[in-house]
Amino acid sequence: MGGGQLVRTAATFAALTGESVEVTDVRGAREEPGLKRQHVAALEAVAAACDADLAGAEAGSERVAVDPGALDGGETRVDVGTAGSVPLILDAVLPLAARLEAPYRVTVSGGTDVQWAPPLDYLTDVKLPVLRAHGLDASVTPTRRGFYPAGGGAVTLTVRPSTLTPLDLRERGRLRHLAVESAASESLREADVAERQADAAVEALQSTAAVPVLRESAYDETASSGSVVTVVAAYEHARAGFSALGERGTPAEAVAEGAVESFRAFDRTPASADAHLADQLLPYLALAGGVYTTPERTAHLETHADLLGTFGFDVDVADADGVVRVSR
Ligand SMILES: Nc1ncnc2c1ncn2[C@@H]1O[C@H](COP(=O)(O)OP(=O)(O)OP(=O)(O)O)[C@@H](O)[C@H]1O
Repeated sequence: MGGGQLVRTAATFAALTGESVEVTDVRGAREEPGLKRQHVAALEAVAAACDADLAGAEAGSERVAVDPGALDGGETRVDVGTAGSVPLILDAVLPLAARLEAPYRVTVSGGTDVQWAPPLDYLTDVKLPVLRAHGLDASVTPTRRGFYPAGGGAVTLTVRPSTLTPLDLRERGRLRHLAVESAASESLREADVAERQADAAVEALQSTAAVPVLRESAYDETASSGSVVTVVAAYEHARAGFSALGERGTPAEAVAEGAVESFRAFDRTPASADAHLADQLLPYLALAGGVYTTPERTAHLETHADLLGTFGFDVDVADADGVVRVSR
C-alpha cells in the first residue's frame, strides 16, 4: 500500500486522532520495499510529540505500528543519517499544531535540498506563509543546508498549539511580487554559482512579469556540494513556488531557467496552489476545510486524498474550468 507519504500521514493522523494505526506492506511496490531511514525519522519525530509507542520502526521494515499518547509536545532531535529530506519530516510534524497541548520543538538533520522533496526555501517561503495565514503557529530555523549524498544539514522547527482556519484559496488574486532565493555550497563560490542562478532567474522574470522581483543569494558550508534556486510567486491571496536543484554539468543559468519556466507555466493557469502545494495542503484541508485549485491531478494528490479518506477525512478532487478543484 502506497509510498512514504502513507507512512508519514498515518503517523500524523494517529497522533492527531489519538487512534493506533498499523501500516502493512510498507512501500511494497518500490524496488527496495520497506521503510527508508527518512521514513523512520519521520515516525520518530511524530512519536516524540505524543509519547507514541512505535513497533517495526526500522529501516527495511514492511510493517509499522503507531500507538499514540497525549500530544503534549516537548523537545527532541532526529537524525536522518543520510540525505533523506528534512522538509518531508517536518511536513509530518507541522499538522500536529492543530491538536498540540504545548509547544513542540524538533531539530532534524539530513538533506535540506534534495530531489523529489520540497526544498528548504519552498518550506519557509511558500508553504509556511500560506499556512500561517490560516492559523498555523510555527517557525523554522535552518542551521545548515544539506545536499545529496552526504546530507548533514540541520533545521529546527517549533510548532505551537494553533487554531487552523479554513483554507480560503478560491482565487489567487493578482501577482504582487516575485522573489528569487538562490543558495549554493561554499565550494561553488569561486564559480559564482549562487549569484549566477539568481541573476539569470531575475533577468528572465523581469522580462516576463511587470512586478518587483526580489533577489537573495547565499553560500553555506555543506558536507556535499550542491545548489538550489526557488522562484516564489506572491499573489494577493496565495503563494506558489518553483525550485530547481543544481547538477554537475548543468550551467547555473540553465538551472535557473528550469525554475522560471515552471513559474511561467503555472502563471498561465488561474490556479491558486502549485502542483506540489496541492498535495501538501491536504492534511490542513482535512482538518480545517476550505478550497483551492491546482493545474493538474498528480498521483501524489490522488493517493494522498484517498489516504485521508481512509482516516475519515473525505476530500473532494474535481475537474472545474480547466483546473482541478480540491475542497472539503
Ligand atoms: N520541487 C518540489 N517542490 C516542492 N515540493 C516537492 C518538490 N518535489 C517533490 N515535492 C513534494 O515532496 C513530497 C514527496 O513525497 P513522497 O511520498 O514521494 O516521498 P517519499 O517519502 O520519498 O516516498 P517514496 O520513496 O515511497 O516514493 C510530495 O509532497 C511532493 O509534492
